[in-house]
Amino acid sequence: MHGLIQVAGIIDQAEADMIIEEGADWLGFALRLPAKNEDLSEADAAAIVKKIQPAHKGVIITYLTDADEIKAFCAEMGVDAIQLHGDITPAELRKLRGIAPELYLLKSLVVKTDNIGELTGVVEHAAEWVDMFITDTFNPATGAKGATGLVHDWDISAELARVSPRPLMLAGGLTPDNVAAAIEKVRPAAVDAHTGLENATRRKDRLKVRKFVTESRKAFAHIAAQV
Ligand SMILES: O=C(O)c1ccccc1N[C@@H]1O[C@H](COP(=O)(O)O)[C@@H](O)[C@H]1O
Repeated sequence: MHGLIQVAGIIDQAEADMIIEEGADWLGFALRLPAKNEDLSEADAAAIVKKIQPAHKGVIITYLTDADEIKAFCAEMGVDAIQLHGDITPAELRKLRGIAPELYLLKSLVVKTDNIGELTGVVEHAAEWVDMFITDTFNPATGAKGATGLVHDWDISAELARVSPRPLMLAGGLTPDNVAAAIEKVRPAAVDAHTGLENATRRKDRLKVRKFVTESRKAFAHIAAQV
């Protein structure tokens, strides 16, 4: 899997349709968050997921950490991919892999200024049980671990991409204007953006999504040509 583009924080069917039309691959639905600030209901998300064609994927983004609960939630939502943004343990990931081997598991690595050692440890202990890692940015001012709109030190993500036996998705403050530089620097397998694609009314902007997809595809092709 290389050159994959995810857009997160889907709000409704019209937004999902527009993002697919503009060429993104996966759609991320943020649900069961600690702050209970979801952008849409679980029923609405499930209805959108149901209409996604097989070339694309609906991914649930959540802070759930209990394997049984995650499996049940994915079945309820009709998804076969989940992005685990909370502090799920390697033991629980192992259990989840055992009880739901068909699920595609993305595990977040939330980048701070001083936690590269901790994150390489997570990669080492969790890699056996996940399909992909996703680096995202910690916001020390709010404690938020996702949808912060903030970039982090891309050297850290580049190092994690280098040492990880699993593909890495890069996220955190990506926009149509910085995504090409980010891909060149980090050399990830995938990219993901949320707030950097929104307009002033917090809706995804078609032209921003279009440019994000075009710039990402160009940069992925460029790094693939270098190997
Ligand atoms: O998308 C969300 O609403 C969300 C909520 C809670 C945790 C993670 C979330 N999404 C992830 O946030 C980053 C990108 O955000 P941004 O581009 O910096 O705004 C990405 O991992 C999303 O999948």
